[in-house]
Amino acid sequence: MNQSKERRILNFVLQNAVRGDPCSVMETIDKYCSEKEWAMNVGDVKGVILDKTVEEINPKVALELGTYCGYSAVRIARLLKAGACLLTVEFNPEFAAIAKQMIEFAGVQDKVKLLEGPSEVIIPQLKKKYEVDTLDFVFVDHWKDRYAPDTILLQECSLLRKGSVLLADNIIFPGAPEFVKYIRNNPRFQCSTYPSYLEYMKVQDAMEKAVFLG
Ligand SMILES: O=C(NCCCCc1cc2cnccc2s1)c1cc(-c2ccc(F)cc2)cc(O)c1O
Ligand SMILES: [Mg+2]
Repeated sequence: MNQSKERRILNFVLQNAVRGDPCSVMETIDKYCSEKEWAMNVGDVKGVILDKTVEEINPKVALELGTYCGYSAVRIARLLKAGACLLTVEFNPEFAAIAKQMIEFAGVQDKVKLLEGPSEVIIPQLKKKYEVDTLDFVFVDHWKDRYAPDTILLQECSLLRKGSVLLADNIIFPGAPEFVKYIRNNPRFQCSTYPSYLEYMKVQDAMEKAVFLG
């Protein structure tokens, strides 16, 4: 049975990156996906916006919706301070298995908890099952039609506090129009848009930052 693109990406990292070096893992994934096979990692261009947002917030508890191969989990976790953690949620078991190995190879496994399942099931479990109080940062990068309902669900589950920051990928391409409409018209969020480019492509994309006002 021929291997998946995601397995090829992982193998390229295992053979070419430096174990325990998150930057090396990110660079190696970006090299493979820009030169050999495109993949939906947040990438090196939008990745800088993600980095700056994480550094500005310095979150103790971060959530990522949409792990994929673990690229952004490695990207976020490398910036987390001692005692901080990232919970990352992946729906697809194959992707989760790849991401687990990617995160371990990068050496950030002590800061990352990989949760498998649909967001609408996992989010309501975060307080009781995963001992989360509130979330300081949420990177939203899963099904684009889940961005808005899951933002509502995070509020219903009291997981956001005054100052919690959401950063949403792909609000131009593939696009998340319901989310943009919801969040920009919601007085409980202070929004800002970061124009950028689709990973590995000369295609316009953007990220939306939304600060919960409580
Ligand atoms: O679909 C995208 N990401 C979501 C896939 C994750 C599915 C999950 C659902 C789910 C539910 N619950 C919990 C966890 C999860 S993970 C995506 C797609 C493109 C793209 C695709 C084609 C194209 F031509 C140009 C860009 C670019 C991107 O940056 C993306 O992020
Ligand atoms: Mg994305």
